Amino acid sequence: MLRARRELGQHFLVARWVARIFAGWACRFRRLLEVGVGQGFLTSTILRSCSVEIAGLELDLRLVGELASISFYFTGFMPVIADAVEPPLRLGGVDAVYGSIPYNITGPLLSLLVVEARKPALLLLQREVVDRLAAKPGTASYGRITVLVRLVYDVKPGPVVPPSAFRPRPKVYSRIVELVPRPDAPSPDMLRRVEELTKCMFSERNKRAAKVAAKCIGIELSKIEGLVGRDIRVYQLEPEKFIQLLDSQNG
Ligand SMILES: C[S@@+](CC[C@H](N)C(=O)[O-])C[C@H]1O[C@@H](n2cnc3c(N)ncnc32)[C@H](O)[C@@H]1O
Repeated sequence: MLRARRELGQHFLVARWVARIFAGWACRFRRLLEVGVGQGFLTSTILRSCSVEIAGLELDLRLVGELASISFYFTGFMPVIADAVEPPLRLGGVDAVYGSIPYNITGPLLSLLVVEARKPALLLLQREVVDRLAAKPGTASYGRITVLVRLVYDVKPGPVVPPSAFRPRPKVYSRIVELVPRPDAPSPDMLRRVEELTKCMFSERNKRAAKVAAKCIGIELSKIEGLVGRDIRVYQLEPEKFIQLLDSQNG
């Protein structure tokens, strides 16, 4: 058994019910990208369940042998030893993305999905991160990542996965989340602008939104108050309001 490397977030799944959920979802597509194949627990369950093509990214060179043996048994599997987020993943030709991903790349991966890829995705993330993605405006979990992801995706939280589903066991609970692309998602350029604006505004998340927005985008306070109201706080703004704020720069 391979010694797990903590810095690579190596907690390998052993719970079959989790793999079955991924297979049920993955079999709706033809070409998939897996982030962090590990020892191939999800990969081989999916490939046994249906005929799909999977490009599997894995960073740990020690796993080359395991990946090669999966591709020996399943011709639809193409392993790639590469960093999923550096350089950014190429997603041309892929219908959907999935993975039980190392928690330390969650932020960069979500940002890539939102700005560049916009593909359907099924991810196993830290439970608190899923709570944040699904949070309502005005709650403690609502933040930048909620706004960015929800402008592009409908977020569907799935089952909670306990530490006992992994070897070695992580200290935290995980949760499956499905991301369904929205047909009305703003353009990648607009998303980059929202990334900048939310970075500026959420640094003062409890302050009056109009005042913070006026400072961040350099527009008259009275004009912005008409758009967001006088007393509403940054963390109470609906995701769409950030687009409206940027649009107001042009008008
Ligand atoms: C949580 S484990 C999951 C492994 C496997 N999918 C499973 O379910 O058992 C995450 C995997 O991602 C790999 N990994 C870590 N950082 C990565 C990166 N930047 N790019 C690609 N893979 C990475 C780790 O080596 C590890 O095998």
